[in-house]
Amino acid sequence: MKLIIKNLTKTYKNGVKALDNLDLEIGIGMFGLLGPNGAGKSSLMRTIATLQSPDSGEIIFGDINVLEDNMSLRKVLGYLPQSFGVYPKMSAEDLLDYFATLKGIANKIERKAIIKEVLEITNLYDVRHKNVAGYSGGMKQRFGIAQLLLNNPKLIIVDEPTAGLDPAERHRFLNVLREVGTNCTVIFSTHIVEDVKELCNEMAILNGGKILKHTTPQNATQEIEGKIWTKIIQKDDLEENIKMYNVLSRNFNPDNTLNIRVYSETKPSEDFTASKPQLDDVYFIALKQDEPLLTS
Ligand SMILES: Nc1ncnc2c1ncn2[C@@H]1O[C@H](COP(=O)(O)OP(=O)(O)OP(=O)(O)O)[C@@H](O)[C@H]1O
Repeated sequence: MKLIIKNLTKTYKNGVKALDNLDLEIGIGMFGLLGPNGAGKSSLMRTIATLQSPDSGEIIFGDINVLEDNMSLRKVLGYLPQSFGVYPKMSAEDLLDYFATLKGIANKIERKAIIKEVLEITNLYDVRHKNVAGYSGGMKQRFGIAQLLLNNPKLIIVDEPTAGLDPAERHRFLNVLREVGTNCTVIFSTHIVEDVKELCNEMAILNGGKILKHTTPQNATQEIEGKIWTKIIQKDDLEENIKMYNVLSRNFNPDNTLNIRVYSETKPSEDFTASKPQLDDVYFIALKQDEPLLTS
């Protein structure tokens, strides 16, 4: 099922335009929504999840007109917000049983079967008797996925789920999402470029409430093949290099020099060497190209 978003605009009461005439089409699979803080990712996700209304625009999911028929969308939606709140002192199994009852699964045997299934998918079966309140951050996030899977959703929205997770937990969480995303639409927001690279077959870069780029991680890096250059510079020369070249990013070396990455159609000067494009480069190019628009 396809999610089609047309001309979506959202202005908050304080005058901030969080979504600005946004158009986007998303198919089955893992879709990564990448953008800096304040780009509008949560606003877009909350609007698709029918938790807030836009000023104008249209959202269609399959044959559901989302803004006119919130309830139909909610039946096929699984949503994991940025912060899921405080969990009661209940075991994962009991809490899932409670959520499943709320979601209308009245038959006890049916509930038991689906709870077992979601606990297995999220790798929480062995810890099903433990209190969710005592789970680690990563386990809580996986529990968040377990609860949203209870109604077999066709559209899954997860808002910055890896923020604050340690590398091992993040890896486990991404594996769970990967499994879940094989036969439904999963929209996943993050400001961690690596998450998108590892996980998503499609991606969009969002900033200022607009989609700057809609692509695949592979195409995005291929497009800039041969256009990324690096050079080691002294720290004091950074300003000058920024004036002369299109500097995308810089990294400190242990000897206090800097490695700069530059975007240029041709070799900027003899002391640069060609570098394999990274998804980070794509992200920084998109944001940089958007800068004049934001400041004008
Ligand atoms: N309820 C609200 N009232 C007023 N302004 C809001 C509200 N929610 C978000 N904003 C503003 O709208 C803009 C977009 O915010 P949003 O939370 O959608 O971005 P985001 O990309 O999810 O950022 P983050 O990664 O920081 O969560 C920001 O300028 C934010 O301050």
